[in-house]
This record gives sequence, structure tokens and C-alpha cells, in this order.
Amino acid sequence: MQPSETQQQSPIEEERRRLTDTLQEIALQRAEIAPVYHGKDYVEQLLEAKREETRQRLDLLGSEPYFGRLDFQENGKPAPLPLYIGKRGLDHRKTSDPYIIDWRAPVASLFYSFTGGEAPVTYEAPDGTIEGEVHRKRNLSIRDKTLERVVDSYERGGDNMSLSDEFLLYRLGEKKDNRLRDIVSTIQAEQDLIIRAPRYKALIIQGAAGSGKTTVALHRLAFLLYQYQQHIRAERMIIFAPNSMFLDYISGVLPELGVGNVHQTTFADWALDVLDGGVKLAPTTEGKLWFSLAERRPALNDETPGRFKGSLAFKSWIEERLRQYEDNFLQDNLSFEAWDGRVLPSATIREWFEVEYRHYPLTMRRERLSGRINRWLEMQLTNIGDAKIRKERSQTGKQRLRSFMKKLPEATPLAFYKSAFSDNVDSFIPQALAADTLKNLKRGIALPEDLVPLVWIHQAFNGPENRQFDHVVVDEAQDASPFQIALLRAYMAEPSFTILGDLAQGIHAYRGVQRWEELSAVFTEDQSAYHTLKLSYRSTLEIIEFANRILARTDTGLPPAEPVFRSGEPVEVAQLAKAADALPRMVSFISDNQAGGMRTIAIVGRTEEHCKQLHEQLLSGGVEANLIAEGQVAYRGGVTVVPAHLAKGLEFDAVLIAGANARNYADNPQDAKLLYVGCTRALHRLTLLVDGEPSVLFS
Ligand SMILES: Nc1ncnc2c1ncn2[C@@H]1O[C@H](COP(=O)(O)OP(=O)(O)OP(=O)(O)O)[C@@H](O)[C@H]1O
Repeated sequence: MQPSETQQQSPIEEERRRLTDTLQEIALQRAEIAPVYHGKDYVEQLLEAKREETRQRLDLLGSEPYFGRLDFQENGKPAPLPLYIGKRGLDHRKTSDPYIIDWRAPVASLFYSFTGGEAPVTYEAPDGTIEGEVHRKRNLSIRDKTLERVVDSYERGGDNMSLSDEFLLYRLGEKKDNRLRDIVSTIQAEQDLIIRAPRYKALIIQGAAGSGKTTVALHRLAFLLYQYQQHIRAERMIIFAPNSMFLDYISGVLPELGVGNVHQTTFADWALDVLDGGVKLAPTTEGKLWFSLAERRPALNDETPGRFKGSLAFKSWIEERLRQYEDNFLQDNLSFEAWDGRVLPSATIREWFEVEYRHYPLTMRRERLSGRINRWLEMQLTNIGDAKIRKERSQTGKQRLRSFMKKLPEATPLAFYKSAFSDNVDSFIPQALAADTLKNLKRGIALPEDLVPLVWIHQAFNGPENRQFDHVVVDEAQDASPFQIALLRAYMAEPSFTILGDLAQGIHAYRGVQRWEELSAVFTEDQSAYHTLKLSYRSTLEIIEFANRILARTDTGLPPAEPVFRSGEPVEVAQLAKAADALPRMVSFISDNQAGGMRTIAIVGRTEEHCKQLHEQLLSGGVEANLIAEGQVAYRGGVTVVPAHLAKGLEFDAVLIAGANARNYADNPQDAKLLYVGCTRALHRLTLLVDGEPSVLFS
């Protein structure tokens, strides 16, 4: 495009024209693809699969080809080039020049990292650093092939006072449905740094509520797959999320980014799969206990089972037991007599098992030993000339080898774990905890906090099998334990992690961490990197400022979340004259917000029991609502009644906190975290209904 041409047109005309050209180019490329192949030829079928991929990519590009434009003049080039950036790349069919640039390509990083100014900018290309100047940054909104909006956020030499994030605000102001969405068009510089961070790092990210942690982690997966396409496979990436409903909520983002096959699961489901039916899991009652009202909750300390069994000290204790078990695996004087007089001495067997095979997992050491003795046996047989005697001795030798191997113990993870607790368990393990654990294990049942040690033992016995990871995402990582992260680390040659969470939302402190150092202790200093995300994109300024008052009571010492300047209505704290006033207030909150275009509305209750009552009341008041309970798999959107602890990770256009009184939300860190979670779910509107004495947490 010639600069003179562009000068005569308004930005909107110019972009309309470019869009028409682009759609034409896409249509032509689409038309050039051979028709669908239905035959049986294998090679043709493979080619057809490739063609189908291209069709899908072009169809996706066809409806929303790009979202941004950056005019960049590389040093030494005569003029700036307009670079159009989209979710997928496209080369021009005649010139093979990039026509649309994939958002993950190195040059596209400028679109995200550029924040104004006339100074030269650089980006890292495969061949080295490229320097140049940005002449224009433009956001474009295209929906269903139609150009809806053109916003210039920078023009070189122009008056750039408006380098505000007008486009970002426009996006944030949109109403949400029941799915998390991609943010490729508005990724912010601090988020981009995390998305494009090098592969071999354990990134630990403390991010304020609504700072885009989950979204950023998903975009990082898409980036890693693009950047390291020869070395990373989607099937070897895994996302651990807190529950199935959350997985359902985020399930749309990766497909939108063109990424399939990434395993998305909860830790418990993954662990049970590894243990392959070897363990029955007791339903957890601990969660309910910790989300009950303050007066019913036990004190939290280092002997709280989840914290104790998730510690690195407990990991060391298990490892020591495993070492002892392996060291005593061979009994003393365990020679093998193949037939009378032909003996493989104990010292040789020991040498093979304890020295040569030491670095293999136990199951493999056992198998290798058996194979090696068998080979030794075959050698001995070759020295026997008489075929009949050879046959007899072969039978005897094989029979004796089978008996020999049977004498070597073959413990399952569950049996080993049980024995670790049974054999005069030492004073390191608190007595009550040992007794409780053993009682359950004797019934063949493990508690959720036993899953990490059990899988650890499994992998010590069997190695990582075929479950090695290329990259692991742990979302809501404040709820994970150091032992759990160490376990996942064991399934990787080099650590490549995105570990993200918010200590202020650490409502599972009975099993999670209180400081990020607890998790970084799993890695060496150069293996991990710590990032913070302070800006919060989800909620309006008013909601964030209100939630920051509660944050100060969480005892985490975290700084207040910083709002993106998006102002909305004030947070409403409504004092009820009597409890019976709650229902009409909830009903009008729902109908007013629905009339105001809000698509997702949540009534947040304090406990599951409380939510059941609220749900029944709403039904009696003629309001259809979805009640979210523990174990729920799908998130449906619309009107939802949800206890604060299950709302974590989700977001709603409008939120009403029911029962925001001093009893439900007392002045302690756990209640503060629950209320903080509840309030920070709201995008546009937040109301608190107070029946009785108001909670001091927001006063
Ligand atoms: N750069 C961005 N552009 C547009 N929207 C964004 C951006 N970053 C985050 N958001 C939006 O902010 C909301 C919060 O994102 P997300 O759920 O990923 O945050 P989070 O940090 O995981 O939140 P929480 O810890 O509170 O669950 C989402 O609606 C997301 O689309």
C-alpha cells in the first residue's frame, strides 16, 4: 500500500478496503483447495487431513481475519509497512509475503509491548534483534466479516494524549456469557511478558483477582506450541484446574486459539488415573469443614493433615522410607542356584541390582534383574553338550528363577504407604494423624491429601511411564502443596511450568500455601521466575476499590489490586429491616440487571446450605436459577446461586452477596478471603444485602 493512497482516505474507508481485499484473498485460497477426498488411499487421506486443517484455518480467518495493525519501519527500510495481526497467519498466495501475521510471531510482540513514545523499538527474531520505529498502532474490531470499529491508539508525530486503552475499555465493558474468552486483541504488556516467557522456566505468578491469570496461562500454551512447534506436543501439555465446572468454563479458550488436545483435568482425577484403580478415594469432608462459619472451624496449623502431607518435609520422610525399602529389597545372602552346584553368587546379584540398575525405578530394576539372571542361565546352558541334560537343567533353572523372583517383594503404592504408617511410625508423624491415616488405609481408602504421596510412591516404583509432560499449568496454585508441585516436576526432564494464583483467594489454606516461596523451594533459583499481575481487568473501578478494603483484612500483606480506569455504578450495601426483605430485593436485583442487559447474574451465598435456602426462596418467588453445588460439572450461565467458595475462578456481570452480616463474614482471614472471592466475581455491578449486623470486613 502506498502512503499517498492512505493519506486520502479516512481510516475507516482504508480499513474497509483492506478488509474487502483480505476476504477476497481468503476466498481465493479457499477455492484453490482440492475437493474433499472420501477414498481409501492412505496417502490421500493424510493429505486430506492437512487440507481440512487449512480449510478450517481459512474459515476462521474468513469471519475475523485480524484485530490489529502496526505500521513498523525496520531500520534501513525506506518506509513503514502495515502489519496486520490476527489469530492465525496467512501468506499471500502469489508473493508468499506475510499477509496476516499470527499474533504469536516475534514481530507481533511489538503490537503488545509498544506503549507509545518515539524511541526506537526492538523485537527478538530467530536471526537476532530487529530494531525500528512504530508509526501507527491501530485496533480493529471485525465481526462476521464486517468492520465495526477502528481505534488508533498511536500515531507517530501526532497528538497521542489519547494513548489510553479505549479499545480495551470497550472490550471490558462487554457483557459476558458462560464461557471465558480469548483476549488476543487486547493482551497487555505485563501479560505479554508472561505469555512469551522462555519455555524452560517455572513461572510463579501472583495475580490480583481478575488480572487475567487463567486467560494468560491459556494464551501461553498457544504461544509455546507455536514457538516450539518442533519440540512441544499439545498432548504432552496439561492444565490442572480446581474442579470440573471450572474446566467447563475455560474449555472454549484453547479451541478459539486453534489449540486442541491439551489435557485439562483436576489433580485428583489425574492422580486416580495414574494409580489405575489401585486406590479408592474417600469423599472429602474437609472442604465443607473449612467453609463453615468461623465458630465451627478448627484451628489451622502445621499439623493440619493437608498441610502436613503436602509439605516437603513429609516428602523427605516418604523418600527416606522408600530408600530403606529399596536398600533392604534383596535379602542377605540371596544367591541363585540354577541347578545343583551351579550358583550365581549373592555378591554378583547385589552388584547388578544395587549398583548397575540403581538409577532405574524399582519395577524396572526387578525386571532387569530377572532378565540378566535369565541370560546368565542361558550362558550356563550353552556349556552343556548333552541335549537331554541341557533340556532338564533348562526346565529346572527356569522354574527356580520363577521362585527366586517371587521371593522379591512386589508392593503396591497403597500397601507400601500403609506399611510406612504401620511400622512403629516415628515421632515425626503426629500421632492422631498417623492413627487416622492408618484407619482409612486399612479399609482400602485414601483421603485427598494422600494422593500426592501415593503417586510419588507409584512413580518411584514405576518411573514416569508414558506420562511425561512438556509443560504443566497449575491454576489456582495457592491451593496446591509444595509436594504436589515436586511430584509434577518429577514427570518432566526440565521444569516448564506456569503456576498461577492469588494468595488473597487462598480459601483452601488447609492444604495450600501461605507464601509463594513454599512452591519455589521445589526449584533451583535459576529454574523459577516470579511475576506479579497487579492490574485487574474484570471489575469496575468501584468494585475493585470496595474489594481492596476486604483484601486488607486477608492477612496476606498483598498490595491493593489496581483498576483499569473503567468506572461503573457504586457498590450498593443494602441494610435490610428484616430477613424477609431479602427475597424481594434479590428478585428485583435480578430483574433490574436483566433489563439492563446483564447476561450472567450470581447470588452468592455463604455455605452450600445457605445457597439451597436462597435457591428455594428464588424458586418460590418465580425466579429460575441454577444452583451450583460441590461436584458440579457444567456451568450454565444465566442466573446462578453459588456459595462463595465454589464461585472462585468464575465471573458474572452482576453479583449479589446475600447475608453479608457479621456472623457469616467475621473478622478473620478465612472469612475475608471468602468475601473477597465473592465480591471480585462481579464485572459491572455488585450489591451486598445485610441482614442484621454488617460484617466489619467492608465497613
Ligand atoms: N488484556 C485483557 N483484555 C481484555 N480482557 C481481559 C484482559 N485480561 C483479562 N481480561 C478479562 O478479565 C477477566 C478476568 O480474567 P481471568 O479470569 O483470566 O483472571 P484471573 O486472574 O484468573 O481471575 P481470578 O483469580 O479472580 O479468578 C476475564 O473476563 C478476561 O477476559
